Amino acid sequence: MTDVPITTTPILELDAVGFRYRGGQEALDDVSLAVGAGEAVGIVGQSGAGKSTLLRLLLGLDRPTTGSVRFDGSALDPRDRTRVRRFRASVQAVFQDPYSSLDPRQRIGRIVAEPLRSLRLATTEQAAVRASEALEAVGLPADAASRFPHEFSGGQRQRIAIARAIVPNPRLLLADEPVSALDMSTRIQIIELLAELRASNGLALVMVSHDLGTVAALCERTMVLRHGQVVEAGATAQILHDPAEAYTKQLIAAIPRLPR
Ligand SMILES: Nc1ncnc2c1ncn2[C@@H]1O[C@H](COP(=O)(O)OP(=O)(O)OP(=O)(O)O)[C@@H](O)[C@H]1O
Repeated sequence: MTDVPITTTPILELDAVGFRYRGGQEALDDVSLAVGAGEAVGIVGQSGAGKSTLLRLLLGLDRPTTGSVRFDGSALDPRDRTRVRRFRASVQAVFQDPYSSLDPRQRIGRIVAEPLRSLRLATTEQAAVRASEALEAVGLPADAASRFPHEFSGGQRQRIAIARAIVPNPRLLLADEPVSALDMSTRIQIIELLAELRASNGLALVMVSHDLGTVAALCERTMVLRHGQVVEAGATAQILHDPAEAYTKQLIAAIPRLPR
């Protein structure tokens, strides 16, 4: 009997994607990436490498100039509302700045429940229960739901943003520099939280960072971008211990060392 390979369709794929901003240079050139269930992929590169652009394409905020983006094996047609809703529930995002990403006028419970409301995934009562569960999952106190963003620290606000992202039970979390606005000890706590969520929920992760150290803590696979092109891609351990390119060596040299 021959072994039949198990083939699982990736959740999200970029296939030979290129992207050019209007009037600008090529921000991405021939980039391919596939993220399967439970996988964690880091995207690293210096400022201007194209990391945020790549995430915008994955999120469907921009469409590639060349190549294609596939969700569950096929391109997303904006007219297919059912599939777009499934995409939005399945793929959630967390951004760098936990100060600007939370509406200061809304209570935390309402902020966290927002994806459930906008995707009409739960009644008001169910949404409140699920928001409380998500807040508990990210380690915030039970009374957090009735408070406002200004009452929380930067690290706690990032926990709130993560709670909002996990509330619709996504399969994939896209994180754009999720810890770079935080101090070192808070960074470690948020990295640990993301690792726990991966382990407990089987959440796949694509994390963008200029810091290879942060990516190495969470992601088994890494793609190194420079000027919109893939410099190297593969197992994070391999890239860290045996980088093929001088550019990657520079990124490794820039990893901050914790004081001993
Ligand atoms: N809205 C825009 N209009 C025109 N060009 C843009 C726009 N956003 C980004 N770019 C350009 O596209 C390229 C890639 O930018 P991008 O923000 O994706 O890089 P990045 O790796 O995320 O950088 P950073 O780490 O500084 O956020 C850069 O040359 C940038 O100047």
